[in-house]
Amino acid sequence: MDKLLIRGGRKLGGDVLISGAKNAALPELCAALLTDQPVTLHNVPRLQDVSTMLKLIRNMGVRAERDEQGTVRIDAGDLHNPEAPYELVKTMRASVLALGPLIARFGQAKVSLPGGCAIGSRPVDQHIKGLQAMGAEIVVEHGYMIARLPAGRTRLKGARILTDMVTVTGTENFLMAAALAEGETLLENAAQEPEIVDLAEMLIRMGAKIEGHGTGQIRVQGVERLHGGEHAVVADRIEAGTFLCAVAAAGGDVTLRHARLDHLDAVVDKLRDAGCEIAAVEGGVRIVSRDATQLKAQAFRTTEYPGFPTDMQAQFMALNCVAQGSAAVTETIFENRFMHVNELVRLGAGIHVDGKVAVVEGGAKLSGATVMATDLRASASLVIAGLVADGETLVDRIYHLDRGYDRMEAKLRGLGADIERISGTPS
Ligand SMILES: CC(=O)N[C@H]1[C@@H](OP(=O)(O)OP(=O)(O)OC[C@H]2O[C@@H](n3ccc(=O)[nH]c3=O)[C@H](O)[C@@H]2O)O[C@H](CO)[C@@H](O)[C@@H]1O
Ligand SMILES: C=C(OP(=O)(O)O)C(=O)O
Repeated sequence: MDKLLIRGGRKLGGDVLISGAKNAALPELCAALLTDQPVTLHNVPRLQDVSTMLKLIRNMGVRAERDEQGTVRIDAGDLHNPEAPYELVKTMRASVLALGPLIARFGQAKVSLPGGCAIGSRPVDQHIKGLQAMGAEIVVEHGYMIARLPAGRTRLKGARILTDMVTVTGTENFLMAAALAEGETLLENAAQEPEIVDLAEMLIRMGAKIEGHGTGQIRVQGVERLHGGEHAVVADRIEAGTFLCAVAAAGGDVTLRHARLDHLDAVVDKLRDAGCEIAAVEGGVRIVSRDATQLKAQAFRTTEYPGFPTDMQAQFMALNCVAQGSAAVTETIFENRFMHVNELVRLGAGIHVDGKVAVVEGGAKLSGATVMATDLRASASLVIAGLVADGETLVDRIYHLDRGYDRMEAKLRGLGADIERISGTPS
């Protein structure tokens, strides 16, 4: 298992290129299953999750090639095995995104239930309920969702879908399914994340008829077939937010190339309130921060977009640990997303958790230690803490980090951080 060794105390400076978003690239790779024509995706990040998704679709009989520039060419013309097996699904929840496209194009799908993960139980009941409303018959047997259309039907039918909560991948599954359904689908309580908008724009390029993406109500007029197309994955707002928190904590002056300030409002507002200077510059976003001891810890509450993203909670918490003052961090999306707290405490942070609220007593002098990554964003928070901690921090189990960050240590090294990957035996 690889580890990251960080020697803290360096300020960061220079330019860093923000990659395409994991949470847009994954549904967009699945959207390519909706057509028998070639689809080209540019700006696809180099991540373990993307490799897993490519493996998953190749296993279905899809041709998918990735080049060094981040372009992936997908041809699902010969897809003959509409199935997502457990061995591939277990490492990546986003595999559930294969369900909507497969049932929409082939009238059948067999997708393993993703199961729980470190941050919560993460059920998929809403996905199943919504696709059933569109006419799919879905049974759960032996750990698989087995979906088919009733005898005599060749297409899903449009429906009004009102989910019990806002669900990002749920909305994406419905969007993709509705694109090929017969008639109109109305998605109420739809997720509004930039990744949903990016997926909708890709589908529209492929011939889908979609309105209202980016709002809570999306209307889709189904079409009989979609054609191939070309699309560039939107910049990763969570990777950008992670670098913003890293610079805020370590201090420095960094420009994030390709980052979109308009996708980061909630995080940027808090960073500005903390005392950082952040501005849109040509082709990106610039942050200037003296160092965390000059900043004020910020209270926040995670909510759906455009609120403060749960995927930024751990990284901002690391910053709060070394900023001045105390701040309450409330996690409302996932029931178990404070796994980083104990590891931050091992580095010297003062944090007390009570249910959904973690109260951070700022002003900690962190000192390096060996810590364990427990999930993707927890790993990033430990890297940020390591950048400001005194001495050496060794972050273990970084396969979590590799799932969703594109060469993070190389990017940080390019900004002047003292960080290296120590390769271990395969996990
Ligand atoms: C690949 C991807 O895009 N992942 C993102 C997506 O995950 P994902 O789409 O899995 O998260 P959801 O938006 O669906 O989850 C929101 C909440 O709804 C619950 N829920 C969801 C669906 C369902 O059928 N039943 C149910 O109870 C979940 O357990 C959670 O408490 O959005 C999350 C919330 O912004 C992010 O943290 C993830 O990075
Ligand atoms: C929770 C996350 O991703 P996933 O839904 O892929 O587990 C994340 O990106 O922080």
